[in-house]
Amino acid sequence: KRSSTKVAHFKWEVEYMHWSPDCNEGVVMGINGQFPGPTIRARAGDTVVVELTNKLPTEGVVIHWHGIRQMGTPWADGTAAISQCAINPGETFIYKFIVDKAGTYFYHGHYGMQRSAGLYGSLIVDVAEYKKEPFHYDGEFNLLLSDWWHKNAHEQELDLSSKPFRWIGEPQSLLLNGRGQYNCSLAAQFSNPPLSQCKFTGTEQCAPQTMTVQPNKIYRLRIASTTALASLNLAIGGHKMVVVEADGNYVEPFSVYDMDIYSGESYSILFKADQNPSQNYWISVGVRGRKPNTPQALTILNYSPTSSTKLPTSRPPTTPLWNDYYHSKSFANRIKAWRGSPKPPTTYNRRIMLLNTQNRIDGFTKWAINNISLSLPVTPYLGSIKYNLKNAFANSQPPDSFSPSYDVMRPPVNPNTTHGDGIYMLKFNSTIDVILQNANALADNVSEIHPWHLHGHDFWVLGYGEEKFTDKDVVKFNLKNPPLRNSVVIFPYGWTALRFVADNPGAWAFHCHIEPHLHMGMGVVFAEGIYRLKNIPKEALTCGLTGKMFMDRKH
Ligand SMILES: O=C1O[C@H]([C@@H](O)CO)C(O)=C1O
Repeated sequence: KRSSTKVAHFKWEVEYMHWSPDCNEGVVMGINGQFPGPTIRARAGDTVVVELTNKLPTEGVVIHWHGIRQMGTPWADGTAAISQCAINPGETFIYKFIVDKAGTYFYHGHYGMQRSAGLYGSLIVDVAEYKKEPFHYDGEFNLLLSDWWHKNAHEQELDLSSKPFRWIGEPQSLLLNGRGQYNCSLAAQFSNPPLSQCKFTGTEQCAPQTMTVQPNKIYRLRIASTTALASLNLAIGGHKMVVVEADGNYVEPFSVYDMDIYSGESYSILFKADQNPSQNYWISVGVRGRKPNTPQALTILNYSPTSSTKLPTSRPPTTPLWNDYYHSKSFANRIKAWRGSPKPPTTYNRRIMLLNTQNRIDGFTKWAINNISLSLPVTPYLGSIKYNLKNAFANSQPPDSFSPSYDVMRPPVNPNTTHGDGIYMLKFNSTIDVILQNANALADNVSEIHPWHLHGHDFWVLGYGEEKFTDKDVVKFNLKNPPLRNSVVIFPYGWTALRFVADNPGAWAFHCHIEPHLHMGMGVVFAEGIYRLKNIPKEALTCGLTGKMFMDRKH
């Protein structure tokens, strides 16, 4: 039988709301009165239409559909100043795109610090009608992970843009499906420092969502992280997890007892409810990669018919030490493409080496790529390239590499950098290798984790390595079964190599998914094949030079 595709139509209003995500009242950016926003559920091949009305009184908004490649619809990618103009207060923009590949995705604001403000939700694509997943399960759960600060996103943004620099610090809470507990713990008897026991009626905005399972059944847990900062580790007390999907691509199944999840990544795991059914179990999520100062997020895996309010008697799983990078790397290296996945081209046309450094501009703290800190222009690249508007952005491309004598193990000798809005123009259908090179930050003996996310494409992760990448490292590339993903991390003082085909006409952000880092300039933009696009909706481009152009042409 042939499957019939549908249109999934949504009308959304984005607005600020008083909310208590972690039992402490603050302000969140919600959608239709919900936080997190509504879950979109569609089948592979369906068209998703979201009519988005901006009800924020005085600021623009856009939404990025993270992991959806937007083949042929680059104006629906939801990146302010790259794929579209921010939607003004009171205005409605129609996002219309096809979800072509089953998997676990999410959406989030892509303007300023609107992700930190809580603008996000889940997007789940089921296999097409009459198609089957390549694994069996009896039920499924969805877990959207995020981090939450008590300081609002506007103050965070100002702090990051201040001289002297004010770092936003570690989050106050981690949220599971938008729910966390700041001033109490579900596992008070095990908490250190001591916290009081949380008591919930279940109707509180911060009450945990428990997951109820039937003994001996198999469940799929969909996990996605939209954190602004935190790298996370998830475990289900006493249960083995089999990883089967990463970023909307199947992976060769492998089992673990805990897993790392960086901002921008999504996974599916399968677990069997094979433990003693008279008990309940902890699902715990803790911080990795940065010295933590945030309690674990907890919820309960409840075995039917045991009461869901019965607390597990054991201690929640211990999150691996934040700086146990050996553990992180062994997890990362176990992720391999599923047998049926497309293979990468065996050679590349262009290699772009991207050096990641922390820098300064006139005393402001920045991040830079090949010594340029990204600052976005007024006119979205998609429009200024399509209409060949001069002076919309720098006309020279940023460099394809950095000085071979740069010492990645030491703080920068000259920490100063410059702003830039130049972008990489890629030949349509060419194969691009990117080597992301990590380095020492401004302080001695500090190099941080950065999860990089590419818009508009999946890439093959060819490998990870230590210290400075050299040509000799090419022999270590995995061309046999590299996983296809849209997000990948660089480890401290290490490099990560990836390959993709520039086959999707558009202008695409490629950036560190840590929101404050992107805000501080940690990203680049790739553009390819824009001349091939026929009709870009004018509503996407009615600002800046394209806005003027449309106004000048009297219709
Ligand atoms: O961008 C960052 O700034 C701080 C620190 O480097 C300076 O305060 C930090 O931990 C970051 O990730």
